[in-house]
Amino acid sequence: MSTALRTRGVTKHFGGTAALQDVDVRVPEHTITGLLGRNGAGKTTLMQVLSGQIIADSGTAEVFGEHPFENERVLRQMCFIREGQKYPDNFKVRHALRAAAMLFPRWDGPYAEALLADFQLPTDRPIKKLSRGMFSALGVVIGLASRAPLTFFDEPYLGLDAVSRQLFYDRLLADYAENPRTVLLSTHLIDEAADLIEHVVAIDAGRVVLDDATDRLRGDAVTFSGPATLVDELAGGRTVLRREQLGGTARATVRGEVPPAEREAAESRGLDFEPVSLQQLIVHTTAPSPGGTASEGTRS
Ligand SMILES: Nc1ncnc2c1ncn2[C@@H]1O[C@H](COP(=O)(O)OP(=O)(O)OP(=O)(O)O)[C@@H](O)[C@H]1O
Repeated sequence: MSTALRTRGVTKHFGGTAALQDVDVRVPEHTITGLLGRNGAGKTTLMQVLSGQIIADSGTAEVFGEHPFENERVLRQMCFIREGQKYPDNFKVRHALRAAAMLFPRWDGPYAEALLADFQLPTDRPIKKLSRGMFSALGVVIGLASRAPLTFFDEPYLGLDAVSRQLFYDRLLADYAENPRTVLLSTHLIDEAADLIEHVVAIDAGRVVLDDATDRLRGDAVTFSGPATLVDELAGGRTVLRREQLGGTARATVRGEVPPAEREAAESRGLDFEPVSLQQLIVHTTAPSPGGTASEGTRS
């Protein structure tokens, strides 16, 4: 699979804050990639570097093999959707769509109209009078109808209710199946978006902590619970991402697989196994350790 986005050793400081530190990521072309991480992790900064909006202090960023900064050829292939997009004061919804139609070479007008109806957006309403959810929906409509070969959605749906968010996921998935392109989506709603995300980049405190296919990640950890002594016996020698205990019962999430024979033996002795959700995996990987910094794992 070819590479749409690539960074090597990207570091970016804002004053004394290291927003990105030595970031190497590779986003495959024609995937929906989730950019995940806690507040302030560096997601927006990474998207800004990749989309040529800001320049890294050091390291390189490539989009379709070229440097994005002031590169018209690359910029024409991109659409960047974020919360709080600024529009001219007198703009109505239809003006924003008209501007988008001029900006994006692959703009699909009829599809944009259909999306406006889906999200119940009134075309004649001044943008500054839209509700927060409607404002988010406008961004989502533009991002989808742009059909840009590379679309950044930076927390695009903060104002959307659950029904509208589901509509966004459904429309994105359906349209992406018909018009494959590269989508980088930053979100905190990991489990909601988990079915969309084929590739995960997770950052924590400016550093990449995961960069892998979702399927591989899902198979890369397992949770089991039962009598604490048995849990600790099975967890022994493995990287423990999380361990909780209530009375004599414990639950542990460990990296890697438990081979089938070992699992069967553990089950027959009273341990229960459950799959690890993407959200759990990200939380376990990026939650602060007792020492206060993010941990790849602790050993019990
Ligand atoms: N223009 C700026 N000036 C100063 N500090 C900044 C600036 N932009 C980002 N930062 C800092 O860089 C760090 C990373 O911010 P960034 O916005 O990239 O995080 P994020 O992962 O997108 O966060 P969130 O999920 O809360 O939106 C934060 O500590 C933030 O305060």
